[in-house]
Amino acid sequence: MTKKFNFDVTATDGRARTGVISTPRGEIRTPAFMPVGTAATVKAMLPESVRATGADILLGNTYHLMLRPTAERIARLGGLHRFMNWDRPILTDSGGFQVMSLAGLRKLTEEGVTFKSHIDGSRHALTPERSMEIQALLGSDIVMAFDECTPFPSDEATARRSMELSMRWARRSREAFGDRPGHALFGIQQGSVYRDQRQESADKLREIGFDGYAIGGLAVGEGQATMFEVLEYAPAMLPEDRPRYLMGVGKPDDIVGAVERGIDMMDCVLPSRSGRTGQAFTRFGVVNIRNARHQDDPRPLDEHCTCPACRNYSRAYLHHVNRAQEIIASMLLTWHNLHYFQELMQGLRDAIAEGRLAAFVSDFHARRAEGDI
Ligand SMILES: O=c1[nH]cnc2c(CCNCC3CCCCC3)c3[nH]c(NCc4cccs4)nc3cc12
Repeated sequence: MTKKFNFDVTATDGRARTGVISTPRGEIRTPAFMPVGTAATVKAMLPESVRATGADILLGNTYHLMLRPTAERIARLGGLHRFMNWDRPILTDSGGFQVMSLAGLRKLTEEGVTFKSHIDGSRHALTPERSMEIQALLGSDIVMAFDECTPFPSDEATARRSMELSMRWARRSREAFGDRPGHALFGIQQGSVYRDQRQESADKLREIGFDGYAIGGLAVGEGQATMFEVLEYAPAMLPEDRPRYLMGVGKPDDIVGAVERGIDMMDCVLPSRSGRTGQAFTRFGVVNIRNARHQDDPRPLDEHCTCPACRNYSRAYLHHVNRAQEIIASMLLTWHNLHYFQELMQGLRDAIAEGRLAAFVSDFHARRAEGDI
């Protein structure tokens, strides 16, 4: 096993790349989709099942874990990998994004953010330094800088103030992270939808120096067309020999479009969260299993799919257990969706390696009906 953190691009097709991120805890095949393990669990899944879907890396959640059971307790118990029985790479977010969307009574200053826990109302502070400390206590392999996700829409002046704050926090994150061989620190580009600000942010991050670079401030309501407009230029502003991580993306067609534009890593709650609501992603589009039309259907969700839900159960059964709110409903649809997302990533990696990404993408779009099927 390598003791270092490395990224090797093994093939390109247009702006798309496929490669491998080597870490002391294992390799990550890119482009990679990272399932979200919010409170030290990928909901409704055992770790070995998550691995069976093809995931090489999971996301851990600083905001939830710092509140409960606390990072110090997880450290005392041997770190997050041991705690949640996942011995492969973990990327943890900085906590900043979720404070803004989940916590109460937030106060944002140059120092950082103070807030009230949504669990018990206790008061907490997150700063770049505290975020680095928490992520180190958790033992994550890839640490995210503490940033502010600029809301959308923001006027140019607001976006600039936000980006410049995030860049000052990026430098403080870098300094607090220190030198931790085998661990990586990723910076996060901001600048909203303003090309000059995206360039300034990228230049600042490059000057500070990171092991990987995330594109933040997208998938926050701007819509796919606007997101793709920014992705026409933003990835190339970042060092090409380092992983590029598009945060919070996304639906399958968002993922395909992002990979075509040079993105290597993505995370999204969609496959797991929508699985729990009865939404199944298939190569033909989305199946809402709660719909009455499935109640007598003996066919699997997707006859081409090899996941346990599609191999062993009918749509009628999945409809029934979902309507009855049985726990197995969440298990089977989550497993299916994560399997589908990982199969999509494998298809993209193979297509890029074989120089046939354009054909893969047109086939991907041709198969999919709009709306529910
Ligand atoms: O600039 C950003 N900085 C930091 N984080 C961002 C995130 C969170 C990424 N997933 C974290 C996970 C950590 C573990 C728990 C789950 C999240 C984003 N998510 C989205 N869109 C998806 C969105 C999700 C919710 C509202 S928009 N845009 C994002 C932009 C930023």
